[in-house]
Amino acid sequence: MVPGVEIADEELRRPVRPRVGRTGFLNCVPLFWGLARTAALLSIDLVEDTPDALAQRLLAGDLDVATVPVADYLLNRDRLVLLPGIATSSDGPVMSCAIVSKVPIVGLEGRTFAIASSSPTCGRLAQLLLKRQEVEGPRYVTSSEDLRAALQEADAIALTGDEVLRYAVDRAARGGLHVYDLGALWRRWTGLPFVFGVWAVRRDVAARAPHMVREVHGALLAARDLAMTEAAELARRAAEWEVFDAVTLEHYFTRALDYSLSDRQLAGLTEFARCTGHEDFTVDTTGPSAVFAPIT
Ligand SMILES: C=C(O[C@@H]1C=C(C(=O)O)C=C[C@H]1O)C(=O)O
Repeated sequence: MVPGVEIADEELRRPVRPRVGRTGFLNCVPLFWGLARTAALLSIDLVEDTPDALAQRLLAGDLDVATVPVADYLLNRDRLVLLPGIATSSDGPVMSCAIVSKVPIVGLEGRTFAIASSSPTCGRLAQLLLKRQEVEGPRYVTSSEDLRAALQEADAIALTGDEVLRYAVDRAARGGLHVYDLGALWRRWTGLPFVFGVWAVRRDVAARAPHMVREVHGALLAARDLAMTEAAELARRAAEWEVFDAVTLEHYFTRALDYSLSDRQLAGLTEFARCTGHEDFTVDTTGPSAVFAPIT
């Protein structure tokens, strides 16, 4: 055996880019735009999947950092650290998260209600809202994210995605279906924003590679900020490949969605945690060994 060969091999091994998970929905397009425009895209391995799958892959160690449904984050927060300052939320109508129903909500008593497995947060929120409206005994079933197919079996569905956005803006597309915006319903109930997705890293990764986590976090914040500055141009370019016009997309990116995670959003998140049985939830965005600076 030639001495040193193993060491040389080790040195030649290519560094591995951080694996970062985004949704395949339009809601992540501003971040994609920003990551491309800042060239950070070159330094990460960006993976696209549904929100629920991103959470599973993050927990399984297949991703290092990802946007995950807040419902999954709350269930697994002993293993996850929240990235501060960034999320997918709305302070009122979100447009892309809804209950789509064949009948008005109050008529769902005893009917079949589908929860798209891709959107666990929409499902939890819809259940809470129905309970609050005293709609008793819908039979909850898990469904695919194919809205039309799910409604063959069920009377209503809670889900997120670009199809929901289309229903929000196109009355003709939705036919006779009733569409209830989950961000708007939550806001009317609590007066607070609703956080649908958070960015998270596994606790062990944050402890092992704090530098990498800070880099990715910084890249996401910079991407978000640049995208918001360039929103008109971003919407115009994105509209070339979508069924939505630029005005709709700019509104969606800048006024319906809110990518910040400040005190109001954290209050909304804490309230949702409380309503879903996580009474002990407190916001900790510093992580192990204070990977992130405390919020000041
Ligand atoms: C605001 C959105 O929220 C999404 C909804 C989620 C859920 O229901 O679990 C999870 C992540 C978010 O991406 C959206 O996709 O438009």
